[in-house]
Parts: sequence; C-alpha cells; structure tokens
Amino acid sequence: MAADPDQSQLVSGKPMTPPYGDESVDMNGELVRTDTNILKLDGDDGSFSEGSCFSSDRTINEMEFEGQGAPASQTQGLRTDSERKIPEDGVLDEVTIAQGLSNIGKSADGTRHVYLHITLPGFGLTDFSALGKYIHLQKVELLYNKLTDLSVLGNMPYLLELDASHNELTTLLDFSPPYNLKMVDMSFNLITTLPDLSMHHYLQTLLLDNNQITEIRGLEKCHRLNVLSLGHNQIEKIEGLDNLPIKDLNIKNNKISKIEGLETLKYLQSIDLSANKLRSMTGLEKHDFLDTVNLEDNELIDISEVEHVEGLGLLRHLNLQRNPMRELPDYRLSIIFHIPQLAELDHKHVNTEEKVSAQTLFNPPMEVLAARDHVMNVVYSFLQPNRILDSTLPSIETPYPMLVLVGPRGSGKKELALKLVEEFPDYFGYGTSHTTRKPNPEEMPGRDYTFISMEEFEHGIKLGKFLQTFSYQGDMYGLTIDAVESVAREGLACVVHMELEGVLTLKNTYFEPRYVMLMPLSSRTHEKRLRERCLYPDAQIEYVLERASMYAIYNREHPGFFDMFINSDDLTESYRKLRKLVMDYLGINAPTPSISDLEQSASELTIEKEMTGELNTAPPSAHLTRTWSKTVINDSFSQALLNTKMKSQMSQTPDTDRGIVEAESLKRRHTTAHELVSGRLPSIYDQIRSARTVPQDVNSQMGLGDQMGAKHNKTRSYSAPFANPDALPPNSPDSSDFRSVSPSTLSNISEAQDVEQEQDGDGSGSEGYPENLALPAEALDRITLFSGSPTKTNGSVPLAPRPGSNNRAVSRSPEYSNRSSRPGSERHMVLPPIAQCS
Ligand SMILES: Nc1ncnc2c1ncn2[C@@H]1O[C@H](COP(=O)(O)OP(=O)(O)OP(=O)(O)O)[C@@H](O)[C@H]1O
Repeated sequence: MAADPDQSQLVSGKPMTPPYGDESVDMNGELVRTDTNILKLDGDDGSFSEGSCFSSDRTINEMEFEGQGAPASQTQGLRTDSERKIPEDGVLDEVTIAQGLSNIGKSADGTRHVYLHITLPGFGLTDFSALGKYIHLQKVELLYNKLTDLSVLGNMPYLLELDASHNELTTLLDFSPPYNLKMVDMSFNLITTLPDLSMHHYLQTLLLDNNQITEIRGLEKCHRLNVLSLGHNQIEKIEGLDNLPIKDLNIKNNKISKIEGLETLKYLQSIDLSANKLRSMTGLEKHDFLDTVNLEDNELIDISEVEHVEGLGLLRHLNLQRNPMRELPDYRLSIIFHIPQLAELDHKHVNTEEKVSAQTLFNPPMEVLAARDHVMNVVYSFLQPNRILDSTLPSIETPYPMLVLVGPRGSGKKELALKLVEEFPDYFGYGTSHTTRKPNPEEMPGRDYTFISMEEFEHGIKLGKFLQTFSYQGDMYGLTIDAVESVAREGLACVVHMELEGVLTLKNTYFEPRYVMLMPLSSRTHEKRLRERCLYPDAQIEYVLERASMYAIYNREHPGFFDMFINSDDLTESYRKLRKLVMDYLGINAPTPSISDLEQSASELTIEKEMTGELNTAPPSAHLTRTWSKTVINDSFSQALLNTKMKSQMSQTPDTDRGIVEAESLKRRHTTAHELVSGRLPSIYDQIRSARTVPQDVNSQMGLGDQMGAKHNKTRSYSAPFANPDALPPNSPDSSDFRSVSPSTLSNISEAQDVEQEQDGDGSGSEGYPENLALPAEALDRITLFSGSPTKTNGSVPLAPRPGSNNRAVSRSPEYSNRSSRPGSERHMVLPPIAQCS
C-alpha cells in the first residue's frame, strides 16, 4: 500500500523509543542537533506500514540494490530486482517511495510521528519530485540513480543528511538550504565548480570525490566544516580553506604540486594528499594535531623531507608508498628514526625492534661510534705491513706518554697545546692532526693541522694511517699514527687536542694518555671567544655551545673519565694550571725561566761548561727531569744550548721535591748505569744488536727500564726491530703526511720486515745468551756518556747524556739519529695519576 502523501510520514499506535538521542529543538522549532544513527525503533520486525520495505535499523551499506551499476559489495544478501519495484521511466512514484521509507520518529515540531529516512539506491531515478511532499525527512539517500537536479530537496527544511552520490549532477546544493544540513555526499557526479555555500553554514561533512572540480572555493562561511573530501578531481592548488575547522582533509588524486593554503587549519588531524605531484612535505610542519598523513604515490625523492613532519608529536600513521624515496637504502629505518612516534608506516605496523634498530643505525651512542671508528682503523692498519712503532716501545706496562687536551671547539685547547710544546720543547712534541677543513688565516699548515682534501683523508683511512677519526660539522679530523710516531721518535711525549669522540676512540687503542678536559665554564665567555674568531655562523656557535653542555654532562656522568678539568675562561690562568700540572709530572718544581732570559745566559754558560768539560758531568740524577727530552736537537746549535741550559737549571731540583715515581725511577737508573759501567750487564738492546740472539732469561737481564719492563724486553727481543736502523729512510719533517705515500712505499719502511730478514738471514733463530757479551762500541759510548765522562764524537753536537735516550745517536749522523733512539724506553713509565682541580 502506498503511503499517504501528506500523512505518509505519520505513524501512530505503536510504542516507540524516543526517536532522538540527544536531540534538541530550538526556540524556532529548528532541529539543531540529532544523531540519526540512533533513530531506531524498538519494534521487533522493524516495519510499521505496508509501504515500509526496509528494516529500520539497516544502514546504507547493508542495502541491496543489484544491477543499476551498484557495486557488488553493496548488493549482497538483500533483495533482488525481482523483489523490488523499480519505476521503469525513472520517475519516482509512491510505491517506490514506500519501499524506501524507514526510521520513524517525532516530527521536528514534536507533534507527530513521521518517517525520517528514505533510501532509494539504484532505482535508476531521473525524477524524484514525488518526494517533495515528504517534508519531514531528515535523511535522504539517493545514490546510484541518474539524477541531474536536486531542487526538490528545497522542500525539506529538516534535512540533515543527503547522499546523492553516483548520479549525474552538475551543480552542488542548488536548492533552498535546509536549516541544518550537516552531511552531504555528492561524490561521483559531474560537478565542475563549487558554488557559494555560505547558506549551508551547518555543513559538517562535504564529500565531493570523483567530480571534475578544478578550484576550491565557496566554503569560506562553512564554519562547522570538519570533513572535506575532494579526491579525484582536477584541483591544482589548495586554497579557500582559511580558518575552517577541518579535521579530515582528502585531496588525493588531484594535480597538487605544493602543500600550501593549510596554514590556518589548526584542527587538521588527517590529510590525504596521495597521488599528486608533491616533491616536498613542507607545509605540514605546523599541524600539531596531525595523526594521519597519506602521501602515497607522489614524487618525494629526498628522505630529509621528513623533517617537515618529524616534529608532529601526534603523528601515528604515515604512508609514503610509491614514492622514489622508498628505494633508498635503509628507507624504513630512516623514517622510523626521524619519526619514532609512528605506529604505522606504509600500512605496516612499526614495532619496537625497528625503533631500536633505527636508533642504533642512525644515532648510535658515542661509544658505539668510537668502537666502529677504532675497528675500522685497526682493520685497515692490519692490511698494511707490520712495523714496529716507537710509540709502543717503552713496555706494555709503561705506555708511551701522551697528553690529550679535550674540550669543545673554542676552549683554547690548540693554543694551550702549542704553548706547552713551545715552552717545553725538550719534553713535548705536538701531535698534529689531519683535517679536511680549510685553514684559517692565522693557521700554519703543518703546524696547526695537516690540511688535506676529503679524498686524501679517505685514502689515508684506507691505508690504515689513522688512530682515530672524527667527523665534525662536515669536516673530518683525525690523528695519524705517524703524527704520534714523529713525536715519539724524537723521544718526546706527544701532546694532542681533540673532541670527546676522539678520546672515546683513543681509549680503545693501546695508548694510555692522560686526559685533561679544558672548557670555559662561562658560556658567555665561550660564545664571545667563538664570535671573536669571526669564523662561525650563528648556527655553528649554537651547536658548539650545546656540545659544551654535553661535555659538562659527560664529565658528571663519567667520573674519572678525564684525569683533570681546567676551566678555560681565562686562557692565561688555564695555561698556568696546565703548566704547573705538567711541571709536577716532570718533577720540575723550580720556576722555569722564560725563553728570552735563557737564550742569553744559555750560550754563555754552556760554552763555558763545555770548555771546562763540565757539561756532561752532571750526575745521572740530574737527567731525570729530561725523561722526555730529545735525543738529538736538530734545530740549531743555540737551541741545543738553550735546552742544555734549561736542563741544567732544572737538574738543580732537589731530590726531595720529586715524586715517588720519579725518585724510584731515578734509583733504578742509577743502579743500572753503575752495573753497565762496571761491565756486568749489557743492556738487552745492545745484546740484540750485537749478537742478534735472544737471551733465555730475559727477566734476569734488566735493561735501563724497570722490572716491569723486562716482560716487554722479552717480547721485543723476538721482534728485534733495530737490526739495521740506519737503513731506514731519513726522518722527514713531514713524516705524518701520507699524501704522497703509496702503499708500496709504506711497506718499504716496515722495520719489522727488515729485522725478520736479518734474523732469517743468519739462520740462527737462536735462543739463549750470546756467547760474546762484550759491549759494542756504541753501547760503551752511551755508558761513558751516561756515567758522566765528557765525550765528543765526530760531527755531533756534544750533548748532555740523556737517560731516556739511546746515546748511539750522538755518534751517528743527525739525519738518522732520531730513528735510532727508542724514546720512552727508559723514560717516565706513564704520567702519574693527576688530581681533579677546578
Ligand atoms: N683528531 C681529532 N679528533 C677529534 N677531534 C679533533 C681532532 N683534531 C681536532 N679536533 C677537534 O675538532 C674541533 C674543531 O677543530 P677546530 O680546529 O675548528 O677548533 P679549534 O680552534 O682547534 O678548537 P680550540 O679552540 O678548542 O683549540 C676542535 O675541538 C678540535 O680540538
């Protein structure tokens, strides 16, 4: 039975639940809020009139309408065409209307019960003017018809929801606006332009996908618009959305090449810009409520683009499928690293393991980085021929003495290191780092750094030249083994400066330096110092200052990591402290005269002493303070005299001022020297040189070192690297520069190889004591010198004996003399522990 047109929506005589959820009708009788989902009857069968053919609690998705081009998914399990009455001419009639009516509720004025919904999908309707009488309808579903005109809806002032998708409409909402139209779906139509929708100011959801819209406009007054869907249109630019409360925006499959016009969308939670022409994510950064971003099928190449969304704290779902960047190695981990808050990437759940892997891969802790750097350097150096290093010779228990000044850029480390070396040239040499950065105007290549190109640096790494490397703001820094060696070869302790990362690597090596942390405590002073250099842009200065606080934290969290801390707010004062510390190490307690003071008196006094033979008569104890002194001074005669003078002055330090380590060391050397002079005990070194055999019981043959050194001597005797030191190439002043050194050249200087050949050559492979223990002339020279007898050898500078040096050098050409010394072998065992001071 057809419903009565006027009264067709009136239903009575059946008990019903209140039709509205939390609905209300305002003073004018307008329905201002309702939830159509709860407009359901309590009735069991759900049908209230002859004409009602759909259960009241069905939704559109459950509806059946086979044929009519409707998708199969929407036609399952419901009535077939034969059960439905489809108007053949496409004109809606009462019978058809009766089939579509559902949901009974109160009329807007609350006086009657009426049908509130009508659903007529896939009826092939071209004309639905018959519906004009159903003025109480609140929800109209006319999808999958052939409608071109919706003006009939102008009769329905209470209309809340309209689904007119999949029709042939060319205009949007061109009917008298209902009071509260909230939801409109007009997707899959033929709409080309958006009209002014300011009359539809209650609109909350507007779905216009799959039309032919080219421009977004007319929405300015839709102040309640939360959901806007414009997918599959022809839009080239995002515009006309200013200040709208849109939470869910879909503009997929358009022609958008730039994310713009979204700045004022403060409530945006989800955006779909898939299948556009985007190359950048810029424009998304300020949308703090974004939870879902779909950028699938765009032209995003650069992975760094994620920086525009990584700050979105609520972002959980990101889709970047079908973008070129997905081909990049470690793409997924990289994205997860940048946006760890993601729960889903490319429709795949992000798990905890991936988050951890991403961190380890892209932001490993400094210790991990240092370990990697160390492993890399070790592996590459293993690929090179073996050679014995001067810096490893003293003994296992008495490592080569090194002083490392650690701190952030601008802490003044380099300045202080160079000053220290300048003041104590007899003790310290500067370990020049290599860097790929360009020299500053006041820097001297070779002195401040060895400046090389990135290619050269990389080549150096592959040649196994580096002890450690460090990447800092795009530049590489690294300390080569040769840089340390060139200092060690001169019998000097090595002073280097570096950042914390360098120290972490160095701590993995066999070196056991003392680490002095230098840092300005006042960040203002630090900043001022950096600015005064006029070298760094603001961002770099900020970075350095940030790192400075990292140092402070590291120092606090790793007590004992640094041996000492010196505040470098005032570099003069810092140097005073550093100098005192060093002098304490060395046992130099008497005030050291300035260089200029010394220059004058040094020559006079030394010449005088030389004449009287006094120069070499100082007791062995006097030379203790020269533990790290040079074997041979090549620079100039005056420098040699100056050094001698300094030593002479220093030697006046009373024994009582020496530390325990110094005193013990002195005692040992004294005893050893006496034994040597009396011919009782040749040094292990000389035994090896003269007989090229290995003593059986090395431990019983103490050389110039201490008991602890015996173990090392034993080791050393088997490698015997000194068989032919004169065959070594001259010590180039630029020996740490590997640029011109080919791997084959490097292999030529393998001391270990020379020695092996020599040992094999005589076929002795012998063990046990040499038959002839007579001391060679060189050893005698040394002993003579060491015992205090004045000696002058041909062509060599007459020098005071150095307990720490091999005095053979005196009788050899200066060219090779540095190489023949074994610095540190009889020198300070290691820098003694130092106290923390401010
Ligand atoms: N081999 C290295 N390993 C690690 N860090 C290094 C190395 N060589 C130099 N550095 C450090 O790299 C940083 C940058 O070097 P740069 O030469 O620009 O600064 P700087 O002027 O020497 O610093 P400062 O004023 O503290 O002496 C400095 O902190 C420096 O100590």
